Amino acid sequence: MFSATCVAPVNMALVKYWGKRNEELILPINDSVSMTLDANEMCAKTTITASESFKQNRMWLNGEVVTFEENARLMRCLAGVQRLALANGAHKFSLSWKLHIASYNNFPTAAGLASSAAGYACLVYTLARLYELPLNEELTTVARQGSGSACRSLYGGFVHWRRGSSADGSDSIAVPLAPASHWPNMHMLILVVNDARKKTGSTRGMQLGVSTSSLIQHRAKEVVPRRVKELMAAIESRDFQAFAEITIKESNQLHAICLDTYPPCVYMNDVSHAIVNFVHDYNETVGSLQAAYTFDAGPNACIYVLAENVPRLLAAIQLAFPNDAQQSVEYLMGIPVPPVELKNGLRDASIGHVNPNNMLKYIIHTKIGEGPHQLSDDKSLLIDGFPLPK
Ligand SMILES: Nc1ncnc2c1ncn2[C@@H]1O[C@H](COP(=O)(O)OP(=O)(O)OP(=O)(O)O)[C@@H](O)[C@H]1O
Ligand SMILES: C[C@@](O)(CCOP(=O)(O)OP(=O)(O)O)CC(=O)O
Repeated sequence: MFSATCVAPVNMALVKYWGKRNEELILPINDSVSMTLDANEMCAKTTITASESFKQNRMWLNGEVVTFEENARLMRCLAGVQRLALANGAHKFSLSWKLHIASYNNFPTAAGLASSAAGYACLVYTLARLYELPLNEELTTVARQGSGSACRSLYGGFVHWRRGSSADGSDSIAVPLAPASHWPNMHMLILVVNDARKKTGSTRGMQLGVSTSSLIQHRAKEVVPRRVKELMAAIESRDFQAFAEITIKESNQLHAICLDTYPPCVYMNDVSHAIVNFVHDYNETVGSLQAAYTFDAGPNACIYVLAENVPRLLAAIQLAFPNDAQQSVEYLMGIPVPPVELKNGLRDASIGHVNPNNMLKYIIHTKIGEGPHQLSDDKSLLIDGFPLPK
């Protein structure tokens, strides 16, 4: 019996991936750039055990059985890593041995918090550890086939997914741009929005976008290449003003494309728009861009902010979005924030408008982080190949 246990982080796109040129291989129509988030606050954790005695591949996600063999994306990732293992020849056991896989996300799955990125990155990375393969470009092409954004979660810091041009996808790879240590005070506040509506998933939303939006090709050809260059320069010189402007414009263009889709995909809701207004007001009053929002395929806001500006921004958010649960540990999660004294209330907090109570569900404070890593065997999620009792 052989086993490996790893954790992998979530990543949040700055220049967004939206649209595929090949659905099966998950090849994008444009490059994207992301920041990897600290796995201490949000991560996927996966254990994979291989045994000669296992009859079939089996998987448990958050304790529930997953029909592994029927999930084309999971099977593609497994086949992709096994193909690399066969070529590498270093594995200690036969590739015909079946696998038992258990995975947990320490944050809500399928809630628009990029669980698929962390989940597939963790699956592919753990398989690579099990078959003793290195983390390299080829491995990112496998993670990409689980979920496009997953290829960027194989590295820490800032990551560039190059769209590539070959038909087989071999040059559609993720590459690290700068490690987390390059800009260690880059933090994030995730404002999780109360929302009961069913969303159109990213996969379906971008399919509809490619087939019906007339703006999407202009974005892919003209806008994204320029923004990727500008963002890379902003990251290199740690220029938060340029970084924030590109990030905000990118998020807004993604959602403009979504509205240009027919029928339109509406991901942001009234609360999301209230957050947008708040951030612009806040930045205007403090006199520079201190907060940069970005929204993926859902209503939750991710706000990039430098560590030194977190306490004041958070105090302003608490005033602008009052919440009955404000003082509870379940409301404000993640890295602790020192309280700030605001003598003149709203004026000191740089906000003008107070929203109705309880528009936010909870807030996660996190920061830039490292890529996946392996844990020791005592952290395994499987005992003798079966999930630990809950
Ligand atoms: N830890 C994991 N291991 C393997 N697969 C996972 C894991 N976590 C999530 N997934 C897969 O990702 C799917 C959820 O992806 P989905 O895109 O719906 O949600 P999300 O990634 O949380 O949201 P979004 O993509 O909008 O940010 C799950 O149904 C499952 O198939
Ligand atoms: C809005 C996004 O988060 C879209 C992510 O899409 P997915 O990677 O979830 O899509 P599939 O490749 O179909 O699995 C932007 C981004 O992460 O770049």
